[in-house]
Amino acid sequence: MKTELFNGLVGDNPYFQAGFGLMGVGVGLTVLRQGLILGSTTLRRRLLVTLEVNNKDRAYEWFLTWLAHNANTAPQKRATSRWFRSHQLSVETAVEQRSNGSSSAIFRLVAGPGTHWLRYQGAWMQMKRERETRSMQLMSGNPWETITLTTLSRDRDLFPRLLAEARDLAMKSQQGKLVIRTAWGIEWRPFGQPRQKRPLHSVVLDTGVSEKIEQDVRAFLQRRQWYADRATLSVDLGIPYRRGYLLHGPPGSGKTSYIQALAGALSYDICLLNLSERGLADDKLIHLLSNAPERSFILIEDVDAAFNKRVQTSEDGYQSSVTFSGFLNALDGVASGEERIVFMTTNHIEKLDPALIRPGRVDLNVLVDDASPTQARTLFTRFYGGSDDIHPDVVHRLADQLEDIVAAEMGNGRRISMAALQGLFIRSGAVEAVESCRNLFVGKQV
Ligand SMILES: Nc1ncnc2c1ncn2[C@@H]1O[C@H](COP(=O)(O)OP(=O)(O)OP(=O)(O)O)[C@@H](O)[C@H]1O
Repeated sequence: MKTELFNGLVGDNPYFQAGFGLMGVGVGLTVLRQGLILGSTTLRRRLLVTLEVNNKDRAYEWFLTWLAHNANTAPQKRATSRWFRSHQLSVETAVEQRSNGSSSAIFRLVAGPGTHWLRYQGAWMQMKRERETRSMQLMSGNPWETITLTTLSRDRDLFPRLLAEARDLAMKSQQGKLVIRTAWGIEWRPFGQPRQKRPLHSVVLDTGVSEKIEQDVRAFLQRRQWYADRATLSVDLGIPYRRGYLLHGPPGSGKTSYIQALAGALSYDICLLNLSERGLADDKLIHLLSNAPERSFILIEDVDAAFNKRVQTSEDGYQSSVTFSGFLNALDGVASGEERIVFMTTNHIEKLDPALIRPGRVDLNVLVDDASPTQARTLFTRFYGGSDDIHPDVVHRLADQLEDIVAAEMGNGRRISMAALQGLFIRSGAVEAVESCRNLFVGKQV
C-alpha cells in the first residue's frame, strides 16, 4: 500500500524524474571533473618535472645572469642550441668601475615577473618568475622571489647542466675582476657586478707607503706554509694565522682605493663589513668574520663611526647591536689555521680605543695623508704625461711648478686631498689645473 503510494508520488511524477535526472548529470559531471583534475595532476607528475630556485640561493642570481646573457647574444653566436624570448623584462642596474677609478652604470635586461618560455639543448622549458609582495627579506628589504622551471620528465637531466652552465658563466665573468661581497644575514654575497681591477700604481701614496703595506701583506701570505706545517701547534699556542691593518688619514687620501687595488693585485676579493648595519649583532659578526670566503680581505671602513652610533637610537627604536667588546672578540676569533686579513680605515685615529689598535688586532698602522708635493707631482704626470696634446717637457715643467706650490702651501699649514687633485685634473687642462689649484687648498694659513 505504502509502496504504491510512493510510486504514485515519485515514480509517476515527471518533476521528480527530471530532478533525479539532473542530479545524476550533476554528480556525473563532478566525478568527471575530479577525474580530469586527478588525471591531469597524475599526468603532470609523471610527464613533467619542476625545479624551484629561490632568491635565497646563489643559483638564482646566476640563472638570471645566464638568461640575460642568452637574450642579449645573437642566435648564431650562442654556444649551444638555446633560445630565449620574453616580453616581460625588468632592468637591473650595476655600477662598473673603470681602471682609472671612475665608474659608470650598466644596464642588464632580465626576465621580469611572469611566465616565459625558453629552449635549452632542444628541450622547451616554462619559466615562471614570481615575487612575494607581502613579506620582505629582513636583511636586505628585497622581496622574496622564486623561479620555477618546468619541463618534460625525460629532460630532467638538463636542470643540473643548465645550472652548472650558469655558474660557470658567473665564475668566468669574475675572472680577472675584483669581487666585492657584503654581509647578507650570516652569509657573504657578491655586491653588484665584479669590478675592473684598478692597477696598484694608479693609487699614488707617499714615498714608501704603498711598498710597506704590500710587502707586509705578501710576507704574511708567504708564512701560510709555516702556519700550515704547525697547524696543531698554532692552535695549541693560540697563534692564529691572521693579520690586521689600519689605514688612517683624512678623507679622500686613497685608503679605500688602495685596499681595493691591493686586493686586485693579489687576486683577492673584498668582503665589506658595515658594523652599523641593521640586524648585525655580536654572534652574527663572529660568524661572518670566521667564515669569510677564501682569498678575501675583510674591509671595515670608518671603524670609529660604528661605535659612536652604538648609543644612538633611531626613530623606530633601532639600535645597532654590535658591542665594542663583541667586535673585539670577533676580531680575535677562535684560534684556527684559517688565514684572515682584516683592513680597517678611519679618519679619526684619535677616537679609537687603544684596545682596538693593539698588536694582534692591528699589526700595521699606517698614515695615508693628504697630497705631499711628490704625490701631487706623480699624479699630475700620470694624468697628463701620456697625452699627445702636450709636450713631455711642458708636462715636466708644470709638474715642477705644482710640486713647488704644494710644498709652499704645506709650509703655510694648508693641504689638498688627492681626491681634490684628481677631480681638478679630470675637469681641467694641465696649465689651468696648475694655475687654479691654489683655490682647493684648505686649512688655516700659519
Ligand atoms: N692617493 C690617491 N691616488 C689616486 N687617486 C686617489 C688617491 N686618493 C684618492 N684618490 C681618488 O679619490 C677618490 C676617493 O678616494 P678614496 O675613497 O679611496 O679615499 P679614502 O681615503 O678612502 O676616503 P674616506 O676616508 O673618505 O673613505 C677615488 O676616486 C680615488 O681614485
